[in-house]
Amino acid sequence: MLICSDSDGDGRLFPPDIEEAQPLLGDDGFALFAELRARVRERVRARYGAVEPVNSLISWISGAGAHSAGAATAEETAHLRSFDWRVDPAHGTFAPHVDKANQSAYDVSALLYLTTLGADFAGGHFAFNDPDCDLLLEPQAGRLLAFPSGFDNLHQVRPVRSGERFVLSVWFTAHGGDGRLNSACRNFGDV
Ligand SMILES: O=C(O)CCC(=O)C(=O)O
Ligand SMILES: [Fe+2]
Repeated sequence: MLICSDSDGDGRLFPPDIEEAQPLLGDDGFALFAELRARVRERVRARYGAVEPVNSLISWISGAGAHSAGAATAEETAHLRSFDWRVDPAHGTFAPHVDKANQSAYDVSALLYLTTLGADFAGGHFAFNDPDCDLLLEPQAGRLLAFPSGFDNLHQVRPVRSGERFVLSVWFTAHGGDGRLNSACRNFGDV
């Protein structure tokens, strides 16, 4: 499925593996994201077994007042918005959500962070909205967060106050799997 669109207003989402992404990423960037997707797939399969990627997106969120010379402008990414990545119209990055509620094929969600909280942006924690309290994780460039996509793992991105937050998201499906992945399988490591 080719999907992408504006996110909730402040960010841009686009798949790194479609033709339209090549001019934005350049040849080296295009090849780099192919390599990163392959590395994410390898790490996720080492932990979760024979899952296969079904979708990937680059998410770029700019905080207030951010002007990054390297970032794609709204004009450059505008044509990408003809695709729609959201199946559930209520789904959003900043609101608490369940990835599997957006796309039922998702079994494992993987997030490879490409910029670092504190150095590149402020705010923008990843939060698991657990029943007792939220668990906040700090994105760091090179860190991979992976977790089962179902209802055990309600989560959100906290507002980005400044700077540029980049992440490569890859969602996997467990063809023929037993589907019994649970929240104990959360993983946070380096790639
Ligand atoms: O960027 C993140 O840390 C999480 C994004 C997310 O939850 C999603 O795209 O479904
Ligand atoms: Fe999500």
